[in-house]
Amino acid sequence: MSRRIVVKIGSSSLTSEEGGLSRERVRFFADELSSLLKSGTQVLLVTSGAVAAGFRRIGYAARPQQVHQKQAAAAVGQALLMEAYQEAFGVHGLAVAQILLTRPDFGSRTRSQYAERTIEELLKQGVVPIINENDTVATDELKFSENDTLSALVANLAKADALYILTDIEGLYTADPRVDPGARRIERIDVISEELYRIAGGAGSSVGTGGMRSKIEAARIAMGGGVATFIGRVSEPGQLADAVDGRGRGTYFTTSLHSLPARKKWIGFLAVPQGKIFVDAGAEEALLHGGKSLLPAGITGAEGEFHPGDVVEVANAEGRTLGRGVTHYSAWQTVAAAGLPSDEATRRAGVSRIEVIHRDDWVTTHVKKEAQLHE
Ligand SMILES: Nc1ncnc2c1ncn2[C@@H]1O[C@H](COP(=O)(O)OP(=O)(O)O)[C@@H](O)[C@H]1O
Ligand SMILES: N[C@@H](CCC(=O)OP(=O)(O)O)C(=O)O
Repeated sequence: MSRRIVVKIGSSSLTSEEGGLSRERVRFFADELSSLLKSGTQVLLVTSGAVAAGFRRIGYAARPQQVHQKQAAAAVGQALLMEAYQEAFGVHGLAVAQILLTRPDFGSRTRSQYAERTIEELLKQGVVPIINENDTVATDELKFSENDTLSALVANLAKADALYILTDIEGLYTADPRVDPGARRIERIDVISEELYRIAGGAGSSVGTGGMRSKIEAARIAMGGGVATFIGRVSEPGQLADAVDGRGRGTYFTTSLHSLPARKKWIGFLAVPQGKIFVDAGAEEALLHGGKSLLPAGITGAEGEFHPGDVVEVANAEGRTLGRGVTHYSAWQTVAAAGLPSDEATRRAGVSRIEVIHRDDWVTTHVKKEAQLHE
């Protein structure tokens, strides 16, 4: 079977000095991706650049800051962005397709299945799927606000072998190199830890939005679904092939996980959680290390408006997220049963099942405090 990869190109890699879309950069990436395609690799492209491509055409002097202006600029720019890709891939005899997605599209099983099927068909026909956020309808809560998370969800959805997040810096450094000139590059990461989020700063350029933090979050989501991830820079011909061959200028995130079954992937990464359940230390141990179900006795509280069948997040006393699961209790039933022994809990909540979250419906997403870094 041929290798399938997702390549994400950030705004910082696609813009000229003045902040507009650089057609030359678009051509460069189309050339790099076409070489991979010709060697038999299946490629999905997640690209930013709509705002960059559109803000001048709409009449703004500089990249806008207000959300509705960004949305308007993206609406103008998305067509221009696609036109640029169409032309650049056309030189190689390749057709492109536009796919616009928002967060809830992944949370809905029907919508994500349609997206998955469309992508499969496009790849089968040798078309390059080009994906961006649907900025017009992406309100704050529904927004990725950067395309890093979007690319990780796409990689999970399309069951990709690897995700390549291309940016303006050669990977993750021990500190933000803009602030600390002594920062060293981390070559390989096997486990995402809280420490990584600490050393990662925000966006480096005026056009990028996520910075390193959102790229690490993307790596965590992709790795959780069994997708190896690379974060780094590709600026010269041949460097994308080098990155795919493991010789890239950047940081490699490895994963020993195999692709999760579709349902677990949905629970762990694709669904939008409808609330949060807080648990005590005993329940934390049972969920993380005991392979057990979550029972009312270990619950200390809940927030949000959730119903049986919804995905909820589970957090410990410090508020750290441990994982996600499908709840069999509604929010009020969870609160009514919290801390009680089984008989009394089911009676108070008016339910017959004792498990609030069954272990088969549980996915651990807990992030360790520290892990080894390979510099
Ligand atoms: N620890 C770190 N290592 C590397 N880069 C970092 C780190 N912390 C913050 N950054 C910044 O993240 C930037 C890349 O993110 P961003 O500007 O959002 O790019 P993109 O548009 O490609 O998504 C880099 O230019 C860099 O300045
Ligand atoms: N979706 C928008 C913004 C996305 C964005 O800036 O993302 P990123 O370059 O990943 O920080 C666009 O295409 O301009």
